[in-house]
Amino acid sequence: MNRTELIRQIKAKRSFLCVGLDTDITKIPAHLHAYEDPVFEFNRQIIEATADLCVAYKPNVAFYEGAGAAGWKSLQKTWEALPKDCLSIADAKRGDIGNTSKMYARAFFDQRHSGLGFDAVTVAPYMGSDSVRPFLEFDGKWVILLALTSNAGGLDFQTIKDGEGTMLFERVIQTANTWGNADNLMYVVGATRGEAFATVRKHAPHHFLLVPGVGAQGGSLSEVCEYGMNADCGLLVNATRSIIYAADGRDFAERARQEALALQREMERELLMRGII
Ligand SMILES: O=c1ccn([C@@H]2O[C@H](COP(=O)(O)O)[C@@H](O)[C@H]2O)c(=O)[nH]1
Repeated sequence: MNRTELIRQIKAKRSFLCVGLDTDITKIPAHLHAYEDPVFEFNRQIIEATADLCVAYKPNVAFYEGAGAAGWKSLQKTWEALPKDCLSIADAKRGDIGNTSKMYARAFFDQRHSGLGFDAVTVAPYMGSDSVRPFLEFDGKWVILLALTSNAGGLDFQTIKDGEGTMLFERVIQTANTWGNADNLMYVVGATRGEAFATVRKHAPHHFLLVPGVGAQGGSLSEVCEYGMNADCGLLVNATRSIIYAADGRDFAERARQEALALQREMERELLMRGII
């Protein structure tokens, strides 16, 4: 899905919600264990219940890799079940020397080789340009580069200042802007970082930002919008546990829908307030 189409979907659905699919077999409702692939069945019902309310889905690959070959199969079936009007994001946080990154990119982007054809993959910037460029070489795909993450440890390195007073995450954005552009590169900025969005926007006024950290991690959606929204919206705000684990009974999908709906309504208000819709 390209940038124009993503913006069109945001305006049509009045939402910039990304639903995380971090499906932990120990947390899914007991009755789903009767299915051949309980993880996939859980995802299928979550997707069916939320597809009109969100513009992206983000399975975190760790939750599938942990189950070995069966987990990869669940991930593949989940990717196949994602609606075509939603951006599909593999949250894999990859990045290695060039020839290895090329294989990682193939694994998530190239359906002919791997059976997976995600629109976007999260990538770690630590190993630099040759570790990121192989992902950018895939036409029509997105790299979502970690910039300022939502976790407490994100402050261990990412906000260290160099001699000019520039923080590491700013350098990441400045440098990565020379590798890709707003049509193939997004940045991860945690919702827990509030006013840091103003700094991010100084360096990346037009790029989309993937924003995890609302819901279970306590980030503020209104703060993210105040400092981070641009004229095209420019935000994909992810919520995972607060949506998919809203309930653990037979009504889990309906309760997930209610949580997603509450976020979508808040997003609609933000889009209206800023004249984007
Ligand atoms: O800075 C980051 C980068 C990635 N994540 C991932 O997003 C989701 C958040 O899940 P919640 O349940 O909504 O907290 C999860 O997959 C993380 O690995 C992040 O949280 N922060």
